Amino acid sequence: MRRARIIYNPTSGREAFKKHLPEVLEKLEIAGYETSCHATTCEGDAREAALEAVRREFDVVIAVGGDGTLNEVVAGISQCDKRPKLGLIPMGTTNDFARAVHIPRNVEDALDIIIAGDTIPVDVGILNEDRYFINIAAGGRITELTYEVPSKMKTLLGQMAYYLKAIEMIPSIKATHMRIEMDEEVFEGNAMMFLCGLTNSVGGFEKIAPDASINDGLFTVMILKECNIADFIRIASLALRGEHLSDERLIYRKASRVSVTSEQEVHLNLDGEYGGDAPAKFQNLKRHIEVFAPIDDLREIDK
Ligand SMILES: Nc1ncnc2c1ncn2[C@@H]1O[C@H](COP(=O)(O)OP(=O)(O)OP(=O)(O)O)[C@@H](O)[C@H]1O
Repeated sequence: MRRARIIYNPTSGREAFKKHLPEVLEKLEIAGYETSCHATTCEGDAREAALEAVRREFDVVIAVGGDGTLNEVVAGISQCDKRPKLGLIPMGTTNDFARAVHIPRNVEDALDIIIAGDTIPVDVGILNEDRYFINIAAGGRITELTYEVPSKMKTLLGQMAYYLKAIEMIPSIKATHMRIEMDEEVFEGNAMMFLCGLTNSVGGFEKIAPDASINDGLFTVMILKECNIADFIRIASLALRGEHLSDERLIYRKASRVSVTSEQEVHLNLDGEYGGDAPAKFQNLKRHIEVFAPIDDLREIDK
């Protein structure tokens, strides 16, 4: 019998997962999985639990929570040589990665995808050889937004909490002088932000990197050069519609290795959480993890 380990954040998704747990366990049992669970208690716990699941040779690890929990589970399994397959039941506010691989935000439907058993290989990003991300790495003042929103506010307001925080932060957004190497190319100058994306979805903006492939071994790198606040807002609203790519203030490239240095302080954002400060070396680990996903919906992705 195959063995599955569920790692869930009991506080995410308005604490809704617990009531689904008996039905989830029963369905997995019927599908041929002997399943056990771990409820996370604090930051970092999902990473340890995932690492422990690898040591105990589980065939499948199922991450239940938001992008933060998913990031920790990915970090736990990515550092191992023999990696279990990864299932995902999204319960967070934004669920960028789940959107990118077409996993619905409904417990039963997401579980059905795991039970159907199809997987796709996905790229994983690694920062400075010891931190991992599956969706995005970023830097620049505005990218601090995601971890400055208190989780109580997210529970109460959902996505609106991020919009309100963005409005509050706008006056403090400023450019930082950075040197960014993208494979052979170098940008040096003042930038509002940079993004190093693995998927097409960032902060719920699903058209921000329209040509991103989740398993081509390349990051989509975006650098927004220094601009005034009015232009910043204009480019952000173009990005909502996927019409930002031709803007002259935006550098848009593909690269498998990216490094960022600055004489100023640059906080890094990894999958929405604070991930330390620059200098940063990002590397794309091509097709590092197998993720359960609805492959019929993802035909355009090279399997
Ligand atoms: N029992 C817990 N109590 C408080 N915090 C926890 C607990 N378990 C995990 N965490 C922390 O909460 C962080 C955020 O959780 P998660 O991403 O699952 O949910 P979310 O904040 O609701 O979703 P999103 O990030 O999509 O808005 C995790 O990165 C983890 O560090």
